[in-house]
Amino acid sequence: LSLDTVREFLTREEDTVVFGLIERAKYPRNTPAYDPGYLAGGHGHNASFAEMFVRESEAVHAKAGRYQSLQEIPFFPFRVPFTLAPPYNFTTELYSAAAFVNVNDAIWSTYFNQLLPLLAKNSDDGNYAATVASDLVCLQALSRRINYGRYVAEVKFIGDQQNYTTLIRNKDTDALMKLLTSEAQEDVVKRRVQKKAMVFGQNVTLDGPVETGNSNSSQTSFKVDPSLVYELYDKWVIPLTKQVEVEYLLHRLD
Ligand SMILES: C=C(O[C@@H]1C=C(C(=O)O)C=C[C@H]1O)C(=O)O
Repeated sequence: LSLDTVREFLTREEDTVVFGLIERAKYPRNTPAYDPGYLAGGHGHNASFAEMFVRESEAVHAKAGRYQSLQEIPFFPFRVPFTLAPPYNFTTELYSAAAFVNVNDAIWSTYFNQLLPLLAKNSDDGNYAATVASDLVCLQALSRRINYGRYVAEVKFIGDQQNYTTLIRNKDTDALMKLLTSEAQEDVVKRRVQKKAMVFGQNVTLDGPVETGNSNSSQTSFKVDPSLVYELYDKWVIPLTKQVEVEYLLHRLD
């Protein structure tokens, strides 16, 4: 684990996030899928169709051993044993007392309450299962990316143990936030995801050149607004990643 490999992981994960958003944008809002009143009876609590779908899907993934890897943290914790495959002996790069720090609750509410209304057209075509299946892919990608802040924090801690140790002992979250922040790197990330939304989200035809998405071609329309992807990273993805980093560090000496 090094700063380079950590940055490579985050860069590759951007592709998954952007493709996920493009797929979700294929479907309209389909609000009944998110309305707890839509499923009458259910499981004795007011879960939405989306929540039920994610819960049931994660149970299958848990059974298949997906969460044996610390890179993945489910939204709904399970005691489901994984029985579909033999165990794999993953190496643990994280400090064990901090390994399960995550902000999945914040990712969940941000995704459904803030992002979806900006991403999907406000209509209903009844394709609820396909729609929430694409939500699941987005949630998993965002969760993997954001909760990877644990690995980022581990690398930064190892690289500057003396300074981090002092701040952790003092529980100085503001100073920790400052020390782990690289504004130049954040700027690179935000501009790159915006560009990825342009490259991945253009319409590809056999006639004419590949559309470049530069501002003087007013014809160009993208499947997901590139500036929305910039905003997503600026307002939510990067701040939540840094929140994970700080919370991980606060437990790094436990
Ligand atoms: C990931 C890093 O750490 C921090 C978090 C970033 C992010 O979430 O993309 C970017 C820069 C840093 O503020 C890094 O330095 O590469």
